[in-house]
Amino acid sequence: MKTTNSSAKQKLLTPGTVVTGKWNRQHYSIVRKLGEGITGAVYLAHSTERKVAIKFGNDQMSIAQEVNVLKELSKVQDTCLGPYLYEVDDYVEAGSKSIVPFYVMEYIQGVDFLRFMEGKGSEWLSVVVLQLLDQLQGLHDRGWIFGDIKPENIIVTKNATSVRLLDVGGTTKKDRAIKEYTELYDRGYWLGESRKAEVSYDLFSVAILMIHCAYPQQLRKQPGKPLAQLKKMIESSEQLKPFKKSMIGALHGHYIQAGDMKQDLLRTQYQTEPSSTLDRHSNTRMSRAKKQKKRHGYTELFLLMTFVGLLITLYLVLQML
Ligand SMILES: Nc1ncnc2c1ncn2[C@@H]1O[C@H](COP(=O)(O)OP(=O)(O)OP(=O)(O)O)[C@@H](O)[C@H]1O
Repeated sequence: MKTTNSSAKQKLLTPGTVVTGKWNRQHYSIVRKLGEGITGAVYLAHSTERKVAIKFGNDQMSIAQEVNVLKELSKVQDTCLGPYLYEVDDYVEAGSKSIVPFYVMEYIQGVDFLRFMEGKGSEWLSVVVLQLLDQLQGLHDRGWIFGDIKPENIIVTKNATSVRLLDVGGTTKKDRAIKEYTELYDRGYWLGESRKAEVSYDLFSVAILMIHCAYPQQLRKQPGKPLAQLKKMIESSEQLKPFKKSMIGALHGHYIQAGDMKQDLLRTQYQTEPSSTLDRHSNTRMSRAKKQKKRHGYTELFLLMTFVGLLITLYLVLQML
């Protein structure tokens, strides 16, 4: 569900069409359509230098709003929050003479969150979510709330396995009302709580996103107590169990910063299950077989810790790239 008003749709641009900007006179050769939303359509195109993504808007107002957000995010030199903005112009459609506003941005190549996660377990979920939380922290630090968190807006890039946010249409200044949201990830839909643009709004959606990953086909709100339903889904999933504490914290709106959720995620994963199993065993007299099993458990725990250590190192290295 979106809160923006739509207006007239533009004509489909066929591959090979050359779009020339009315003001800057730059040429772009259309390759294919990437997608279409309520505020316009996005195409892959070639400029003289590189592949780009071009958003053709249905109206000036929504395009101007998105350009403002992209300009703000492009000011940050050291991090890539959202696609880089190259230029803004108008296109005069051949024949109809109607003017279509557009902006040209970095083409982010990769797969969306759910497709990337297909067949992958907790380790990868953690790598992706930790990066997503970093991106959100960067955005929040600059006074923005992303708002429309959903799998299609989270791209895992092919070359560096890094996470990028797409579609800044829903990005809203803190403390205002969320501009755009998708029902399944919306706190208002699940809990009937406010759609105020605040950190906890985005983090709630991150928790839902993680649940969606574990239940790609079955995530639907059931009548009754939605919070209890979501908690049960977390507890019943082997993939989500390691993240239980941070996810429930996010559902309850306990985190003031995305970085706090990240810290909890790093701290709690893989801690609960192995240690509680071992504690139970230490209270009983163990047979030799049990002792062997326990030794095996320690080895598994050691290997698991080493693996997690490697993942964290990989994550830190990716951060530095
Ligand atoms: N910079 C980009 N690089 C690669 N693909 C992109 C880029 N921007 C958008 N896309 C693709 O185009 C699709 C449509 O983008 P758009 O911004 O219109 O999102 P939407 O949520 O579908 O629309 P809206 O916000 O207008 O309702 C996206 O889902 C994505 O697949």
